Order: sequence, then structure tokens, then C-alpha cells
Amino acid sequence: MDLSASTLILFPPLDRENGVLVFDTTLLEKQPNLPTQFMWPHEDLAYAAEHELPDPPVDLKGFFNGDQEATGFAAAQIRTACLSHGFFKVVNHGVDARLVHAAHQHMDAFFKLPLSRKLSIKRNQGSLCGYSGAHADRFSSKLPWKETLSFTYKHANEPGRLDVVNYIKSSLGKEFEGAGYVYQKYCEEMKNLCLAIMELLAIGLGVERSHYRKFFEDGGSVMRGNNYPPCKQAGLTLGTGPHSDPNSLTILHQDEVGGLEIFADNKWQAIRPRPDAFVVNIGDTLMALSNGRYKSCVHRAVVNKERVRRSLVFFVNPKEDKVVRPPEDLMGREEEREYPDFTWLDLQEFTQNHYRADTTTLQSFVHWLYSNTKTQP
Ligand SMILES: C=C1C[C@]23C[C@H]1CC[C@H]2[C@]1(C)CCC[C@@](C)(C(=O)O)[C@H]1[C@@H]3C(=O)O
Ligand SMILES: O=C(O)CCC(=O)C(=O)O
Ligand SMILES: [Fe+2]
Repeated sequence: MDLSASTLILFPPLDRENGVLVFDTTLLEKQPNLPTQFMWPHEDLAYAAEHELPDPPVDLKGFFNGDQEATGFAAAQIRTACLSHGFFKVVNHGVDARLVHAAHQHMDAFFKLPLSRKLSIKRNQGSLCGYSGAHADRFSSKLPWKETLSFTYKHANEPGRLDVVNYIKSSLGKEFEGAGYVYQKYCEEMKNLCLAIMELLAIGLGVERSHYRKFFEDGGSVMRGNNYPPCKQAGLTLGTGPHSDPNSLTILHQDEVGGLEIFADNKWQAIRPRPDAFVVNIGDTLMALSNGRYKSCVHRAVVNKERVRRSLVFFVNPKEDKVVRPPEDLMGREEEREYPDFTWLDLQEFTQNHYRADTTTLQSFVHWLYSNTKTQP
């Protein structure tokens, strides 16, 4: 085969000015071999899920209707899942299926835009907002086979304040205003769902019912659309590598293609897509807020050989400067603290500037905190 110099420059496509890889799937899909930058080590790829997580979904209908027995049942189901692997599905969550569909449709339309247009709202270093192709400007190896669009949302938004609409409109133009309204509404619904789940998490721990709800009421979240194009050598790469989310709670909707896997009972288990369900996972910050009782869920996303896969993610965080500390009524008399006090601002800085979130983020963060500040165990 004649590998002329120009061919070599094209594969993988590189940004001429900065020399970083460009996630241009129309070009990447044409080449026979996966660029090494996208290859993940054997230990992250091996043991593909052979099982599906068997847990039945948590039905929220009774909780929303104020039925005490059903609330107790849902809280117990959530408690069991969180003590073991930190993951559960919810149904009858009250979010209109048409809204979820519309959010997926608008994300689709965005990812189908020409690359130059998507790059016009490129995510900058240290920020969680904007477009990112394979995170190629942040990392040079183990690149995730995905592109993302993310933006922030404040929970204590007064009615009528349209931060998401304004961000989308000002960065992408007036023709995206409709998309902005859909995302704004989606964020509002996700916030309400998240605060309801916070109550169930508190009931499950036997702490004051509104404790976590209040803690997150003035917090903020990041909404993200993930687009995982098909990959001929899907078995050599990952859409999102094994990690636990550094934030508190994550609410995700995956399309019908499937690819989300969680690590539970010492094996990878696939999460079967269910259009009427949201999947919820505990993140590192909530693990700290429960003094290690609720487990931060280790998960990953595999990619498909033939089909593009999409997911909508809502990452929930406390207010940036609030001290993350378990409630007093949770701590037994002799119980020791598993983690020191910290703020989401610190953990966010750690994962954006010093450490790439993986399966041991919280542990590494605590070491980093001790070595950087006066905080000592
Ligand atoms: C604070 C955050 C960092 C990430 C986005 C939010 C919550 C989850 C984190 C992430 C998804 C964990 C896996 C690695 C990561 C780099 C990714 O693949 O997107 C992480 C996010 C990020 O830094 O963008
Ligand atoms: O897309 C998915 O199913 C998982 C994505 C994920 O884990 C993340 O964005 O943190
Ligand atoms: Fe995640």
C-alpha cells in the first residue's frame, strides 16, 4: 500500500495549528485501523459484560402520590442498591417522554453539524461547558470514542431565568433557541427528579428526610449530550472508560442501542436500555456525604460496531463552596470519618486540572488535598 506523506497527515486527522487529534468521524471511519490514541489497555477492555444487571427498576409513582408504604419500599430498594453498587433505574418518574425525545433530537441535530460549527463552541481548559471531540485537546492517549456537548444549570434558578436558553442562543445562534428551551426544561425536570431521589436516599439512610434535598437545593448541575459514533474496531476502544463520577448523583437516559455497563458483584454487567427509565448512579461526593455507605458506582460505556449511540446525562453537584460532610444524625458515636471535609470546587479543580477521573478518583483526591493544604487526617 502506498502511504504517501499526505495520507499520513490525514490519518488520524490532526489540527494543523495545535497538532491535536481532531475527532472527525467521517475521516476516522474510513481508515482500516484504529489510531493508537483511541486504544485502551487490555485490563480496561477485557471481561466484556456477559450478564445484564437483574435489578428491577424502582417505581416512583407511590412516592410522588404521597403513599407511605410505597415510599418506604422504594427507599429500601434504593438503599440496597446503593449499599452494594450505587446504581438503580427509576420508572414512573414523572418526566414527559416527549421532552426526553425532544432533547435527544436536538442533541442529534447538534452532533450532525459540520465539525467547524461544533468547534465554534469548543470546551475550554478548566471549563465544563461546550463541545469536546474525544477530549483530544485534554488527553493524548486512551481517548474516549465520543463527542460531547455540555452546559451548566443552577438549581436555585428563579422562574423565568433562562440561563440555558441564553447560553445555547448566544453560542450557537438564534436557530438553536428552540433547542435551548428544551434543554432548559429538561434541566428543570432533572433537578426536581434529583431532589426527590435525595429524599429517598435520606430515608434509606435513616437521616432527616429533607437533609440531602436541602443540601442540593442551591447546588448546580451539568447537562451533557454524549454521541458515540460507530467504530469498526469497537472492541479495542471505549466510549467512556471505567470510572466513577466525581459529582454527587448522575441521572442518565440512554437510547435503545445500549452500551452502559456497571461493575457490580465483581463483574461487568450490561444495563439494558429502557426508554421509559432513567438510570441513576451515586458519585464520589455522595459517597463522602454518606460516610462511605452509599457506593460510588464504577461504570463505562462500550461502543457499537454499526450503530451510533446517544445518551443524555445530568451530573448533580452541591453549591461550589459548601462543605461536603456527612450529616450528624448519620454518624454513629464511635464512627470515624472516611473522608475529610472538602468542597465541590476543590474536587472539580482536581478532576479538571490535575487528574483524569477514573475508578480511584476520590482516594487520589484525598491524598492530593492532604499534600496541598493544611488539612490533615
Ligand atoms: C466533573 C466532571 C468530570 C467529567 C464530567 C463531570 C462528571 C463526570 C466526569 C467524567 C465523565 C468521568 C470520566 C472521564 C471524563 C473525562 C469523560 O470521559 O468525560 C469525565 C468528565 C470530564 O472531565 O469531562
Ligand atoms: O453514556 C453513558 O452511558 C455513560 C456516560 C458516562 O458515564 C459519563 O458521561 O459520565
Ligand atoms: Fe459516568
